Amino acid sequence: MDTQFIRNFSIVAHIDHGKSTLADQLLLKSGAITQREFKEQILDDLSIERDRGITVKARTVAINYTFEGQEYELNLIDTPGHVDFHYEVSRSLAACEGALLLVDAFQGVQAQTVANAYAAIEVDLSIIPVVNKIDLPVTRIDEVLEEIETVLGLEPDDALMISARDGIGVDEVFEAIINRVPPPQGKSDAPLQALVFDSKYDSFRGVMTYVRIMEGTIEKGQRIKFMREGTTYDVLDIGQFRPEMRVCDRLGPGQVGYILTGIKDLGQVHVGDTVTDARQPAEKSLPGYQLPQQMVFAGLYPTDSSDFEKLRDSLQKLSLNDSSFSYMAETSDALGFGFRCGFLGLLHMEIIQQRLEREADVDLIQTAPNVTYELLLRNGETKKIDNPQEVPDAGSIQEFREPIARVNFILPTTGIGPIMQLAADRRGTYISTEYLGTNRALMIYELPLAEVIYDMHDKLKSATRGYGTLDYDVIGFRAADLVKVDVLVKGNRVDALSTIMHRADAERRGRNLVKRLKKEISKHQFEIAIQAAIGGKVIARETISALRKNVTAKCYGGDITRKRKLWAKQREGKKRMRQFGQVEIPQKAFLSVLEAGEDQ
Ligand SMILES: Nc1nc2c(ncn2[C@@H]2O[C@H](COP(=O)(O)OP(=O)(O)OP(=O)(O)O)[C@@H](O)[C@H]2O)c(=O)[nH]1
Repeated sequence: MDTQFIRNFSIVAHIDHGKSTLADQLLLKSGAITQREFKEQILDDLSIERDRGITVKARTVAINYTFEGQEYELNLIDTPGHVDFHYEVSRSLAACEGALLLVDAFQGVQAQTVANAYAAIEVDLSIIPVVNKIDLPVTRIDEVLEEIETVLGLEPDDALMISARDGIGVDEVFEAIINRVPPPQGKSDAPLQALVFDSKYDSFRGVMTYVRIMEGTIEKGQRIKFMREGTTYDVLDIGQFRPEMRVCDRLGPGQVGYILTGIKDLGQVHVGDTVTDARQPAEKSLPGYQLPQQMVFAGLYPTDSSDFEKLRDSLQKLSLNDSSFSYMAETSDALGFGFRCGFLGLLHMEIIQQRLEREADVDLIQTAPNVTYELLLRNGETKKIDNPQEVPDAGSIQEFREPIARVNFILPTTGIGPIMQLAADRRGTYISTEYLGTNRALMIYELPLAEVIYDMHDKLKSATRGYGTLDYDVIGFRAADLVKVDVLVKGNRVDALSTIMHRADAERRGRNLVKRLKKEISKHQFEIAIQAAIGGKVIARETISALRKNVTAKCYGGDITRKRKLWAKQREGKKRMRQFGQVEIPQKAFLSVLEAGEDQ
């Protein structure tokens, strides 16, 4: 295919601004899908995505479109919009020449619109601003155009006005893609250079590698080489997504598709790698991407310890589909055998946990998530820590460092006061405020990542009645006065409840934590002391008094159905309990750590 008739583009947007709807609309208008399929939102085919209405995994699809008598091949690379999946956005963008920047006609420019627009600007893409949902009864189109100009530096006159849902303005979108996105470069007879921008595991076909051909041609039967590892394979099959998989004989410069090589392990295919011809290799590989970094870690333990192997199998299966999370077996005195898992962020963690429970049918106990810390030890060594239990003796630590995030808040001006307060409470460093029109502002802070990921989103939403959005980037590690706080239940340290916090905050959080635990742990036949301690020093204490009465006694013996209900509820509750010494600790208690920042 002649490259001048190919266009490669992405749609980038803040979450819920209508990316998937527009993608489907483009497929519908070009005849790639039917009206019925349009309704089913075919690009979001993971059931979790449907449930949650968010796009998690980037997809790609080739569309044929005839414009002024000429047929074009338009390759659409869909991207997720949530902060946790930033790296997937940058992957997809590197395979394109242009991007549609979609902005909701009422909500306007939001934090992730900014982040995604900057990511596209960084890789020099042609950006087409598109204002979506113009059918809404209330819109702010003029202000939205002004935001596009002032915040993103894009020409508002270039913006298209569309309704992806109702199909208004979609022809203009096609026209703009063809006229404004430059065609790809590259020669079909040059040595092959194909960029690996995604990969997926398929239980029948093995690993499918998604490639964008930069130079040369790739054909079925060709011997190819993955340049990073130097491994070679035969191309067993090659094709495009239209949107279903359709085989073809070759892919030329500028084209996007998948290759099958019989690789069984997703770990062998590195996103950002270059595929070349094994016999006539290219001299250089293409510039790659940064690897996704797991920033949040948590322990996952089967409630029933006999489910350990089942959990291991499921984690392994899941990691075949998602190479951005990691797992390692670990043991805890309190929870037994389980796994320490690394995630890109909290949403990613929730999604993995849900998939495990759904697909593996294993009840899980999860420990409170923590970020990765860096330690400079007195012996000069630096050490990364992703589990509070690994923190050595305070005496051997020279410097304790935590990850710092640069956070952009976009919010109504009424939210400025509350956010300044919140950021101050969370050890934030103020950077700047920029006003967007009269009612909204962009505020930038540097904050410890740990303070951002747990509940900053919720806090921002409540401070701005849902109108504020945030986006963050980890900018490095910084030294802070951090300590490990342990929890003792009836005199025994419960390892899975240890947390790392700032010393200045430790007493308050320690007190809150033991109070929460007191609420979560039910009364036993004996008194239970719950203590928070730094090293050997107790900083907070609560006592759960001994149980006196039988709980069912409340029912006065009369109403048997009520009693049964009560017993059933207790049994259900027991499922997610852990016996620690003589004390039963419910799942929720292990997450209390997260709420320790809140005064009650
Ligand atoms: N009124 C109106 N609603 C729209 C329009 N386009 C999309 N929506 C609705 O907006 C919501 C979000 O649309 P999606 O297409 O799922 O948004 P998205 O940007 O793909 O969201 P993520 O995949 O979660 O990032 C859905 O309820 C859509 O029906 C539009 O043009 N008009």
